Amino acid sequence: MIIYNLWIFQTGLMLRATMTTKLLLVASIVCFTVISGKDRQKREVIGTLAGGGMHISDMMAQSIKIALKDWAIRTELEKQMYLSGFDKVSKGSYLWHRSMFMNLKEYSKVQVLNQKGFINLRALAEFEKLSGVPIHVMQNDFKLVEEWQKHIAPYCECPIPKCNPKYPYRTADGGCNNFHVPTWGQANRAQLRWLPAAYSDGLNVPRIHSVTGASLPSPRLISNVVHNAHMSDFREPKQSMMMMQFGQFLDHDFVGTPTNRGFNNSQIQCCDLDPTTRDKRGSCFPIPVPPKDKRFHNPCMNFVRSSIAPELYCKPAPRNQINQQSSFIDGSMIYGNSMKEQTYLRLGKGGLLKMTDGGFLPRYDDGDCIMESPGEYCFGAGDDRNTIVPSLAFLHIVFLREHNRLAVALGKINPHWTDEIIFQETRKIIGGVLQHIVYAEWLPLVLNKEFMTLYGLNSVYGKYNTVYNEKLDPTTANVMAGAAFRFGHSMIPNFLGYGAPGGNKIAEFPIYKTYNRPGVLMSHGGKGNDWIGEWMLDDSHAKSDRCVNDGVRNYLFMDHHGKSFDLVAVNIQRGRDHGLPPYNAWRKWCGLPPVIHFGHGPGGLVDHDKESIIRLSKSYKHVDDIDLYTGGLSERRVKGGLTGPTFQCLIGKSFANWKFGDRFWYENDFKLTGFSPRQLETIRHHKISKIICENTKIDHIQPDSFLLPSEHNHKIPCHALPDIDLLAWAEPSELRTNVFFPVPANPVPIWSNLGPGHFQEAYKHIAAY
Ligand code: HEM
Ligand SMILES: [Ca+2]
Repeated sequence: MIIYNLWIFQTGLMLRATMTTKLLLVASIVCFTVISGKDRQKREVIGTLAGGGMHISDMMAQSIKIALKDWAIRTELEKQMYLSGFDKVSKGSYLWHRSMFMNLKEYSKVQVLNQKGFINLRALAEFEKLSGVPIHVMQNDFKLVEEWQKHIAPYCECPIPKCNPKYPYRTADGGCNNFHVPTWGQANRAQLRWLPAAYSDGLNVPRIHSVTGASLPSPRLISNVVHNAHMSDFREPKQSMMMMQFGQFLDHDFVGTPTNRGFNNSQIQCCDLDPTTRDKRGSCFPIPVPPKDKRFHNPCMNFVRSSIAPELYCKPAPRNQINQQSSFIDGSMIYGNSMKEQTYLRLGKGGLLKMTDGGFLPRYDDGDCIMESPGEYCFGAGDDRNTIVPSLAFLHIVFLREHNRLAVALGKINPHWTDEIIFQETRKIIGGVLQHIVYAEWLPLVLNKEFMTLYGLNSVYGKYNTVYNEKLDPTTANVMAGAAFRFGHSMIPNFLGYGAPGGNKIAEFPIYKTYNRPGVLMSHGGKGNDWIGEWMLDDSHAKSDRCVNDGVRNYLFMDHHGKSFDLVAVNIQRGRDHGLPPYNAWRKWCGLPPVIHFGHGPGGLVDHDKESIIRLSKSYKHVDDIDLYTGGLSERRVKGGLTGPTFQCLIGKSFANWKFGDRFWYENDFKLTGFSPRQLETIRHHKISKIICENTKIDHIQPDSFLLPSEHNHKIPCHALPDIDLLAWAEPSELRTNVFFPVPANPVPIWSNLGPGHFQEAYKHIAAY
């Protein structure tokens, strides 16, 4: 190890040394005892370069030139594809829905990031070829990194926010939460890697080969063999559909990963393309469908790779994906992730959000929805996925109404407050309430008691719980978004329904007939929304296990031609697209024993049952090939939890980071940004059940709405639940204008204006840290 590090150091030095010293260093390298043949080879390459090849700085410049040229070629190809009409899909088709799935209001930012991400990656690949220095070696050589940063800066920097330490609220995009690294957790940044990425070329190309050298199995094949629910409809005996639905609502708070678009923001089609063009497009990674598949007859399922971002401070790194949401649990799916989105969603008076007369989300004409009757329209919210299923839109609607209910009341209590103050104070309360619901009501049903305690995730009552750790990076981890938290897909039912008070079902409809249909909620004079709510409270969600129901595994986004996707196959392919290391690597990371063979005894798949082991061994040639999504989802559940130990570890770590790494964590005793003891106490008693009650016509509810009604959780009249005590926010007259004297918000960086200055500043910053 010591020898290796020394070599890295010498490499760095040598690349910058004068000719004479270079020769000396080459000599010293030649005298080294080598640790492996591979390393010897690398050293010789460097030696040759140093002895008379191209200067390192020229190599870098040359690599960037090639990358820029390649970007131009690729843009031209995309333009040709667009003009030829090849990519054109009809509105409402399954392909259209998938491409519309992610947030597009700030698409120009994604384009900027993706372009820079491409140039960085392409240049790195070229540099690797020219210099023979592999990326992992380069990353560990601080001088090489520094040199690289200097060259690549103009093509990678993105504005770093300047923070105002006196600003009392969260910024719109989550930036400036951490004063040392203001981009931590900020929207439109690269996701976080806890383990180095696993790409087959070390940089960009997804894992496609087994460790045996054969091809990896097709994700659709794995989906059929391991995750097929065989139309069985096992239910979770104690938990309600609200539990599943809140999970998706929550994930749209901490992650939104955009996928690539073609020229002029068009869709990208990867099937029916000749392989050369497909490879040249760079965004295509279609899923092969095995022959004789019972559902899909086209041998190719479309799959477009996620958009990418350069790493912070231009660090050389393999391909990494973008998060369009702020990582924090801060209600960004309600309020949006930028000032632009917020402005769009706000009414501009009384601190209110835009809402229709019927209490629905505002109209958004560029949204992804299917209108079936006159008077329907697509919904706009802080996250564009809001209507993917009506049960998700129900929660968006309920929280929108709750915001406005609180804003109206706060305006009455503090009539001197401006629109801005009412809005920000209400947003702050909703953020605190959400965090409390997540950590006190939802998460304890996902993770077991021991784990909650071990990771410090339990909520505290009666006092502050100041836990902020400024050294902790709360950025959403790629592995959480790309695999672990998708465990929730196994809780999705085949049917959604309308319920009536008393637990009776009014109607049931296949989930695939509800995708993107706002009409399900707006129908029957708006009663559809309440009926969906009643049903969610009274029906159980699908069992959390290795199986995923056909409603999403075979019929995701099914259109009127009967065409659809397989969500499980997409999840597995997404893991490979994102370079997620396979299952075994994560087991080791979590401190769990790695799997050495397909047996169930020691060294085997000790956290799987026999049936799962058989299915895994039928799909994969080697245990080191197992994709994380498949290996994790098929684990036996831990006692008292909804997932196996590997997902529990990854989910638990994520929620710990969002708690301890959030300066605005609702329990922190921080004068400027926190709550008063009285405010904190009332937030801790504001349950999801009360929020549902106050914002629908539902008048009886079980207090724990993520659980089914039962002897210990029987329905009670809504008025029996305590309401939030907004008088805790009444501002004593002597404090008026002092406490809420409008402090200017953090300046919002301008994205179109990317000058070299940003990088210098960022670099100084990290050096100081
Ligand atoms: C209610 C029905 C649901 C549907 C129809 C649905 C559908 C989808 C789709 C189409 C994707 C994008 C897949 C890709 O292209 O990579 C996705 C991503 C995801 N889903 Fe779901 N989902 C549902 C519920 C849930 C639930 C209950 C959870 C968790 C408890 C969940 C967690 C996630 C996560 C974490 C992602 C990644 C998001 C991102 O990176 O932006 N989903 N889902
Ligand atoms: Ca967020």
